[in-house]
Amino acid sequence: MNTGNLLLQAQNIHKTYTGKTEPVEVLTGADLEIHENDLTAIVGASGSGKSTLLHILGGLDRPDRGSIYFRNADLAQMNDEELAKFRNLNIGFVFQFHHLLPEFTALENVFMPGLIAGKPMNQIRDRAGYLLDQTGLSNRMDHRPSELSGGEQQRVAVARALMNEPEILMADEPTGNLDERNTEKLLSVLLEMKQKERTGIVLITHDHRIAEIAPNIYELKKGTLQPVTLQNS
Ligand SMILES: Nc1ncnc2c1ncn2[C@@H]1O[C@H](COP(=O)(O)OP(=O)(O)OP(=O)(O)O)[C@@H](O)[C@H]1O
Repeated sequence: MNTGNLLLQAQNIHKTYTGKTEPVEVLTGADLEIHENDLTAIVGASGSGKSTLLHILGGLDRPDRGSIYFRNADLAQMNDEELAKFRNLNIGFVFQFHHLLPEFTALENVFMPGLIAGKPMNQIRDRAGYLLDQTGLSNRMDHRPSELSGGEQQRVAVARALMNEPEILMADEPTGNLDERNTEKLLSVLLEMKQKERTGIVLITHDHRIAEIAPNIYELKKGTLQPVTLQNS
């Protein structure tokens, strides 16, 4: 199933939060390998640590123990500034709530990662226009987030996440706030963009039906990842 080169390798990831009264041990030795252009879903009960794991895999947080290599780069060796630059160039994030900047238009929101990366403005404009077109928003580019539906806002968030041509898109319950029709639309946009851009996707969901779009499914349970085999596969 995994034919591409190894892109991300997480080994023996541990994470415990200090907690108010007692420590919360969330990850107790999670291992994961992601290859180029993989689609991987991670399921697990509420509170099992899915978001914690995604944040660590994407370099938004650091593990207490364990290693994460992205190609040959060891995330533990990067200082915070290097890690921020690494994230902006290699990883796209989509969360349950879009986190778009309310005072900017859809087009300007999609610009942001390109501006932060210091790319030329003409390149940023072309790429943002292309991505909004691909996500079905060519006639909504000048709308502010408050002038977009929930499904449209989430598709802008996908376009923004793809701005810098990331190698992996990390999506944390991206459809958690959407109705069935918009869920289907968002998933089909993700799958289409995966094909067109050759982007790997890590999809966190508590919904097994959504996870089933992924060839590789893992369940996070008691702090570790176990492969899930579908009954009809
Ligand atoms: N900053 C923190 N400090 C203390 N405990 C935390 C912190 N962040 C998360 N937790 C706890 O760690 C556990 C895992 O949280 P996490 O958000 O990773 O789970 P999840 O599987 O994504 O949950 P959900 O599906 O409900 O979003 C939970 O018990 C949560 O209460």
